[in-house]
Amino acid sequence: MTVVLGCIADDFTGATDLAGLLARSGVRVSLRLGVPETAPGELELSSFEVIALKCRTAPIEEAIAETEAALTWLQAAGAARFFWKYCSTFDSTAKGNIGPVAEALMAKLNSDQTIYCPAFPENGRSIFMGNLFVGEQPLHESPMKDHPLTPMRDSNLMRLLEPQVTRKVGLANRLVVDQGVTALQNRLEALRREGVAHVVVDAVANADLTVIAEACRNMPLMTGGSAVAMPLPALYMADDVLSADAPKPVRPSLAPGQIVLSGSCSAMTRKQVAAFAADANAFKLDPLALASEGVQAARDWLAQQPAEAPKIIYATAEPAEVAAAQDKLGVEKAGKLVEDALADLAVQARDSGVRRFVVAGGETSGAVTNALGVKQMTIGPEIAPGVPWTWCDSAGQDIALTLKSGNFGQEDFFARALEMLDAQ
Ligand SMILES: Nc1ncnc2c1ncn2[C@@H]1O[C@H](COP(=O)(O)OP(=O)(O)O)[C@@H](O)[C@H]1O
Ligand SMILES: O=C(O)[C@@H](O)C(=O)COP(=O)(O)O
Repeated sequence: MTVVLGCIADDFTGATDLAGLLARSGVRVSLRLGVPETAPGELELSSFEVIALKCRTAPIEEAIAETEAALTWLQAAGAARFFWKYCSTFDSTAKGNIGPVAEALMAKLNSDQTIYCPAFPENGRSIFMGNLFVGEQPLHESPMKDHPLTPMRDSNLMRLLEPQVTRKVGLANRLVVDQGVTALQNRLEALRREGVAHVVVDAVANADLTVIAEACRNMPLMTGGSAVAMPLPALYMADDVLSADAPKPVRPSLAPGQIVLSGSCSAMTRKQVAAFAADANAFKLDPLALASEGVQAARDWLAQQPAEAPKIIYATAEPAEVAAAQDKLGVEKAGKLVEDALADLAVQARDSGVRRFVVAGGETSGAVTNALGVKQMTIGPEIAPGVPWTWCDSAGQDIALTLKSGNFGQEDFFARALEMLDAQ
């Protein structure tokens, strides 16, 4: 199997989002969690290989080292084009990691230009004149301004990127994209001649993404949210470098045990938790109680629950509550206490017969999935744009796992996801 595109995602929800959108076209997509220890030659490869990392908020050097290792593995697998996937809300700290990782990958690939396009119109993310919008709000006015780890306080992607990179940043705006593939390629070439290595590209609709993907499909490195990668399979098929070859994923038979675990405090998750908790058995984790008393109370609660009962364990809280916990514990410690607790409880749930897992939050998903020992995911049906069910192995058990990113999904997402499994 020729690997047509090697993809690296900076978190696990982002990786399932990307793999799900690529799989829409019927091509074979492999999603691997972490850089595989096995050499690619010993594995069955897919046309689209996605490696999920948990490096969105890692120290820069760590993020670079991990993504470079992923690149090396993908190159050994035969990939010659690469995609760096980050969040559709450009989640990053003041220093990185979007720009530094892109620059490091470009250096390895001898590439002098890449594009930045986090737009995801189906989920309300659009870019106009370099400014990112979430629905009708500029990013910095959206609920992303209160994110526990990466509060986004500016909407201008060039301004966000500039301090993260050493080379020049520029813009290919919507007026250029609207003129089509050749106009965009000419604009990129003109910027290249001016020494612009990092080009933010506007997109407000899927049609813009098709133009951008067509213009950039043979760049050594493209970067963006998942949606700009979505047209690539069809374009590579038209180029005759790929055929639609994916076997339809077979859902393993699953016992009815279920659980929802949420460490996301995003606005949409808060609504989803409230909607599900109204009719399910619910346990709320408090980072301050976790710091002083540990996770035993939650373990005891979970041990009382029948595996098949609808249930949710969540740390999801309003911004003021999150800020209060962070003031007392520090941002990192508060986050880690919650992630570690949910990871621990996921393992307890699996060991007591739960096989259907709905997890909300990118960092949370990384912690839970690692604790469950999942190494590879098969992409199943999409529950909401960018959120597929996946089938995986956890300690020898077939499980269904969906990783919902903070602001994705409908208000009834949790119930809808679980009902969908029974309808399969
Ligand atoms: N009540 C809380 N107080 C402080 N931090 C929290 C709380 N609940 C969750 N967190 C942390 O907030 C972070 C949320 O990030 P993430 O899981 O990526 O969600 P999202 O997908 O919404 O960005 C995690 O590190 C989580 O542990
Ligand atoms: O691009 C997106 O918005 C998602 O794929 C994603 O990366 C979301 O991250 P979290 O909100 O941290 O789950």
